[in-house]
Amino acid sequence: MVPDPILTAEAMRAAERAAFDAGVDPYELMERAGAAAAQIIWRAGHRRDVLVLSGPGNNGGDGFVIARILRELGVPVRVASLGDSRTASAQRARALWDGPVESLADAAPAAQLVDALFGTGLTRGLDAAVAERLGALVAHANHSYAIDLPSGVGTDDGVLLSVAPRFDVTIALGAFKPAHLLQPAADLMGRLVRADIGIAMPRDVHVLAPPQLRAPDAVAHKYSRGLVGVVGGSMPGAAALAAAAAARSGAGMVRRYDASPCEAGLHAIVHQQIEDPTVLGDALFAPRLASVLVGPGLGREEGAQARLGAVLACGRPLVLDADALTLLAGNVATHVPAGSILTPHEGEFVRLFGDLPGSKIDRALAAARITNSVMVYKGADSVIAAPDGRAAVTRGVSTWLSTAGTGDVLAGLVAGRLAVTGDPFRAACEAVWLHGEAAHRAGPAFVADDLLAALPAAIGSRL
Ligand SMILES: NC(=O)C1=CN([C@@H]2O[C@H](COP(=O)(O)OP(=O)(O)OC[C@H]3O[C@@H](n4cnc5c(N)ncnc54)[C@H](O)[C@@H]3O)[C@@H](O)[C@H]2O)[C@H](O)CC1
Ligand SMILES: [K+]
Repeated sequence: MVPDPILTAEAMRAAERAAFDAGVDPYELMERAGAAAAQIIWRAGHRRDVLVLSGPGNNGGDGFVIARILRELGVPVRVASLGDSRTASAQRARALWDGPVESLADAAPAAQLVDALFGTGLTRGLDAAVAERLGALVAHANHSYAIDLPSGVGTDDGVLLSVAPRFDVTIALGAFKPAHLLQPAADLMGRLVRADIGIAMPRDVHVLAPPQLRAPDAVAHKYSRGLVGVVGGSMPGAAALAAAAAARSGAGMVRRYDASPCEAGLHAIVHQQIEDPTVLGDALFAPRLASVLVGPGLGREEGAQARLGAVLACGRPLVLDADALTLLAGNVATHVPAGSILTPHEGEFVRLFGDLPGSKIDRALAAARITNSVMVYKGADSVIAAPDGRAAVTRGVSTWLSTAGTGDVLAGLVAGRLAVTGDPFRAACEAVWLHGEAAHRAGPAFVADDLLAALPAAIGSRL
């Protein structure tokens, strides 16, 4: 599956310029965008009356194209504008609209509201009167559409530059923008669809796509499928969840190394109680270990630091999560072996990397470069970033994942997929997708343990 591209406003303009350089007429792009959006509105709303709000730029131009096409389809359409159209394409689209243009200030509501006020050119929050009018007209409509973006959101980082309403449908033009996927703007999108307008776009930053997984081949055995080591510490419950998730990730075998006696979890998991960090280090030198996870249940007392040190020195592909990340704060740039996978949530990320500039995507990419490792920057919008500039952003993840232990399950899944694939970025993407799919399959109000039961079916759905 070719993943959907995510482009900043500037990257989008660069892609448009490349299309223009290749001979595409700028106005042609506006007609393609408007036609694609009009079709989506027509299929959903048919002949219910429409009010299109048109802004001063090309987003507003899209609005005039949409209005003209819907009117040609017999839809009762009105257009209200903020003022003049300032771009050549928008002026051309406006000239082809043969109906009246009302003023936004006093336009009457309609059953369907189309927001074509601002898109990727928004540079500051909307004037209060405009934001208020937009909110009122959306509230009156029983169906609302944002063209490219809800007016008021920051294209590149998902911040709200001014209060913006929540839409029923957002039609992304050409590519998704970071605002479509990043909080808090992502919550305003409603049903998010992408209208392809036929221009080439880079996909190094993209929406996380369902992975293509493979069943073991006939000669597979537990070691060839990947042996995962899970190093716990003083709190066995978290390590148990992580080990169980690794065991159900598609890997061949899981060994748990705990400091204290731990309850026998899954019989398929081999438990070793090792208190002495030197002995632990020797055990982790096992060449058959395809990945080692440390963090869930590690604890933060002195013994934990020594156990972490043994893991960092073992030379195996590593996944660093939870307490391991807390213990690494201040040393992350020097102590993390290249090629690792780190799985910080927001608080851990800030403790590790401080206040990096830019969007969540920018920050994840910067952290990946600093550590020369893959970053799984978790949240309602998770970003998986690689040192080479690739990034995948999650979409539509269940909010029920905000419950204890789901991070331990994810960490185990990441270690398991790393053992299977040997490719940190691919493993992180597969694990995050499987984690989200298991959550959807577990239904509402699940606990972390329920995700484990849903993992085999989640994997089966991608074979
Ligand atoms: N993706 C594509 O290939 C295509 C996208 N199209 C549409 O074009 C807009 C981007 O158009 P642009 O003219 O750059 O920006 P906007 O239409 O968003 O408006 C910018 C316009 O508004 C002024 N402005 C900015 N902030 C404010 C504010 N807070 N209050 C008042 N005025 C403001 C700014 O000065 C500019 O004049 C994209 O989103 C798509 O909808 C193409 O039509 C088709 C190809
Ligand atoms: K808009």
